[in-house]
Amino acid sequence: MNHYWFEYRPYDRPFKQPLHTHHGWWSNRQGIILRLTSANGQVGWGEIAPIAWFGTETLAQALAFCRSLPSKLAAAAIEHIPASLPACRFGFESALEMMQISTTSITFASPSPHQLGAVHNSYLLPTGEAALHAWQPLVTAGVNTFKWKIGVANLEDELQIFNHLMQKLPADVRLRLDANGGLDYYQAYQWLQTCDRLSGHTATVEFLEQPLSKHQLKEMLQLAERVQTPIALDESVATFEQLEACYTQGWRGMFVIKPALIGSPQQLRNFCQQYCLDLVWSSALETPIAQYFIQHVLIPSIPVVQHRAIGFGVDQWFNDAWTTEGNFEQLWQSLSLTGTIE
Ligand SMILES: O=C(O)CCC(=O)c1ccccc1C(=O)O
Ligand SMILES: [Mg+2]
Repeated sequence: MNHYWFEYRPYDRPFKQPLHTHHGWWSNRQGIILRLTSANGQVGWGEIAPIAWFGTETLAQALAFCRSLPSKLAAAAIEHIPASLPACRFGFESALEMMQISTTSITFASPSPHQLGAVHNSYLLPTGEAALHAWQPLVTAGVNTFKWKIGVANLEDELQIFNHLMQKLPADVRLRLDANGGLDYYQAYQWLQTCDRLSGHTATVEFLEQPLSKHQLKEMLQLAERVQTPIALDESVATFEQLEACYTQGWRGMFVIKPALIGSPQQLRNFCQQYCLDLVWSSALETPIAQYFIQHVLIPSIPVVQHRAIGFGVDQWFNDAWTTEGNFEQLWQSLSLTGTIE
């Protein structure tokens, strides 16, 4: 029988400034780092980074799952992680895939300002009026795609800030709007009509992300027929089973995929190789461990239908050891041992 030595350590990273979404204020990113070691000493790093409000298991459920596993872990146990624990599935399966890669020489570092534009990344702007100025240094550094959260304040105020933002942004900028399911049908229609009217005169609105709740796919299918501005599903396709269901129910628009939340990377790969989906890769604000797997292993293995910026411009939300130069072993050492002692 194939076994791995299994260790895990929880992490808790404060955001530099709290992130405001339709679901409220978010101030800390918490998750679990996994370390699997094979009989011949190869190490596979993995990360469980659940977001319960987004539709995954809770951190407590993920921790309980890790605690329930023996430290000498059978390979079969990883194959049988239930679909109800999608972030755990991702963490363990990606750790197994990472074991095939020699990670000792990998170092990571946030890009220096002059490198920012080199990777085609979308950058998350602060919510509300703060966006009106936050884009400027990033554009100077070469960034041309941004995401801005909406569905947080009242409609008229937000539309007014949006108007200002569209007037200020350079013409070659693409702006993504993310409502996190916080609009009703009428509000979403108003947003989309406004986007249709403003987009392309100065900056372009690339898409409106998850205008309605994940239970309103029919309404989003209807909205998509009434406007030009594309709609992208996000919360509706948080897990693999939801992605399959939305595709089956006829969604052929854009899909925002957060691999760290969706479940099995192999299942996602198979699905994307079979059907041509218009994908937007998106960060779940995970650490460089899941980020490395997603950007250097998973994304390159999936065919591109439409080139789009990846939503991993999120480093500016953190200000800790994980965003400065380091390697996986150093990050691991910086975490407390509570996860393995408990
Ligand atoms: O997708 C991006 O560009 C940035 C990541 C992002 O917006 C996000 C990050 C964590 C949790 C939810 C979301 C979201 O898209 O709603
Ligand atoms: Mg989103």
